[in-house]
Amino acid sequence: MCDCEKGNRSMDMKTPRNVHLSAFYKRSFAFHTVKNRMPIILTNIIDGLVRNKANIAKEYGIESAEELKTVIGELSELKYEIQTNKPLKPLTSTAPDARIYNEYIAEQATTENPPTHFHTIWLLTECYMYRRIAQAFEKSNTLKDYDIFRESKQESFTNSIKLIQQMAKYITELLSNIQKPSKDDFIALLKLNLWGNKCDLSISLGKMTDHSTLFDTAALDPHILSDHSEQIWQAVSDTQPMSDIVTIVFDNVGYEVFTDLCIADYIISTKIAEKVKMYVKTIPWFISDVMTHDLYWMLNQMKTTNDKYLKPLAAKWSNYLEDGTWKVIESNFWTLPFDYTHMKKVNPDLYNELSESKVVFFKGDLNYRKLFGEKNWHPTTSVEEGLQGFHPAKLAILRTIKADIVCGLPEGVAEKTEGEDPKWMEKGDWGLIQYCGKVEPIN
Ligand SMILES: O=P(O)(O)OC[C@@]1(O)O[C@H](CO)[C@@H](O)[C@@H]1O
Ligand SMILES: [Mn+2]
Repeated sequence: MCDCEKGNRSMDMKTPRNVHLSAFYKRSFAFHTVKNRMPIILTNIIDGLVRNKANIAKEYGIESAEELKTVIGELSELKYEIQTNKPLKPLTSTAPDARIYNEYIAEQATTENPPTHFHTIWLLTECYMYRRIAQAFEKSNTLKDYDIFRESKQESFTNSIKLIQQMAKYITELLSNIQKPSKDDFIALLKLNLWGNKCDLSISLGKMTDHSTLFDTAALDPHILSDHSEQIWQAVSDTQPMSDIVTIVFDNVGYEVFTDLCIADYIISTKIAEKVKMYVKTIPWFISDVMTHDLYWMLNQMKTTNDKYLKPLAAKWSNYLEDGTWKVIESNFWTLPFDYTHMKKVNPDLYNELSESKVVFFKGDLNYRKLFGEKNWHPTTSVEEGLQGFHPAKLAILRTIKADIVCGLPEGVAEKTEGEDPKWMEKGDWGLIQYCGKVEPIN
């Protein structure tokens, strides 16, 4: 009987959350994810490959058919290992990040037991699953570059096209004849950007969901549980810039990344900064996370529509990318299983790169879990304390709550929200716009 079933809330804040010990007085979302959600995601992937095998053979050549069978076998094996709580098998990939995963997995072993899917850190087993999925394709010859989530990510864009067209009209009109940035405009964009994070295929297990209401942010304001928008505005509009760069660590494709590019355009057009750096993933990740090819696919879609707002935006944004005003940067750090207290040691260059920014925007729930160490904080723990020394630059954190970890809430807000919505930490219906102004470069 694991703790989460004994009905006690073991508020262990020192160590990252073990799935089976995850500290909520009800079955934790971590436990539900490993027990139910992850196997469903794998089943959906396998079913999709079986359904698409003819198209895949057409696109990748008839010899890919044999390799596809091997991939399906590997994914079925992974699903079996998760469902039967087997130890996390070392990655066999020769890619540099595989060694880092394997060393970290080995570090989790106790004298009696190796880490298993239910008896290890939730963040580790969930990241590991996506890295194993990538490995299954990476090992093949013909399917090495196959993006298992490509169709879902493209559908996420087409499924949100009405919202995207609304946003395109809004940003075009906002930026026409604009001189300087305004607090109200910027905060309105922050809120539009926050709610864009509800568009997340991992939480919906790959299903397309209706997000038509996301544009009406005024109606959603009561669902923002912590709002540091003013402080973020102060930080970005600071005219004594330590730097002329703003960084965005992306999360999901579709409407979310479209709102990211709208904020990035506002930042450039109003001269808040001269450059925007955008970090993307290097492998297919949590179903909807942005990779470089997803960004360029979206720009191409925008160019080929007849929408009078999307077309010119696509031209302007492509120019930003070509002339270096916007820089898309790939780093495999974002697809490692580490929370961000590990960055200084594991990738000091990345930590230093982030510290070159005036402000770094972190988007989404997985980034939130990594920022706050995948730990069971008391919800009123301050953002600064929860970051545990991760202060490469001023941080702006925008996240709809989809996992049971939260910091920086005013007294009583967690209890009140729990009373209103027992699933407030699982569905992305409640949001946070949080800020930390402390800056601590690597000494
Ligand atoms: O980072 P995102 O896209 O906002 O959310 C990632 C997510 O869907 O995956 C995990 C649960 O499987 C949670 O962190 C969250 O629900
Ligand atoms: Mn995501």
